[in-house]
Amino acid sequence: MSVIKVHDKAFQPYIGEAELQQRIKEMAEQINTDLKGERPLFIAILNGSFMFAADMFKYLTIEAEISFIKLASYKGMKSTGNIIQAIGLDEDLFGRTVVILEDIVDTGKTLSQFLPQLEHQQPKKLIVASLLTKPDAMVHPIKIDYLGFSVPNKFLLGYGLDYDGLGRNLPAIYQLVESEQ
Ligand SMILES: O=P(O)(O)OC[C@H]1O[C@H](OP(=O)(O)OP(=O)(O)O)[C@H](O)[C@@H]1O
Ligand code: HPA
Repeated sequence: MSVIKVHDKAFQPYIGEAELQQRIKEMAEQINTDLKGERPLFIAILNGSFMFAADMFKYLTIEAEISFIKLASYKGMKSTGNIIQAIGLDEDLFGRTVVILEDIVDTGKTLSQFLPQLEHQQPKKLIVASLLTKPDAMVHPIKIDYLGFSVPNKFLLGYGLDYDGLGRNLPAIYQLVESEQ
């Protein structure tokens, strides 16, 4: 792998395809052990998680369901911040074991707003599986039950993660090359 250019920025190889697949397989094996017999419902948050969700799901050997949702953000009538709304979540979560699949938990803002909405439906368990997290960027602490990689606070690209719409199709993860000024 070598440095690539996307739009105006350069990205260098960071996590290779084989290492990614190996780690996702290990995560799935742990989930196979922990959630056997629970018929969990996996909820993948689009767009970024589509590759991680597909690969993770292929490594699962337990009975499991999967659903894909998109989070839309809109301005509340009175509130100052944005409110997140899930589009495409048709399943009833009451009493279910639910596993959220994220490609990355960065500041934690997305899940800090979304998880309480899911808790409201009273699932039996609400579990978070994320391929990546940036501890130094975390503003809203999120408990990640299954984590692939803890990474530095640098912009990443590939394997579902985009830079201005591009780069999601890369099978490995790249890191922004910060230009010296
Ligand atoms: O922890 P946070 O700082 O909230 O960041 C994490 C979120 O950011 C990315 O989604 P994004 O909003 O970029 O949308 P996308 O998946 O469609 O690219 C990622 O897929 C997470 O959902
Ligand atoms: O590092 C990142 N890269 C791409 N998309 C993202 N969304 C949150 N963090 C990132």
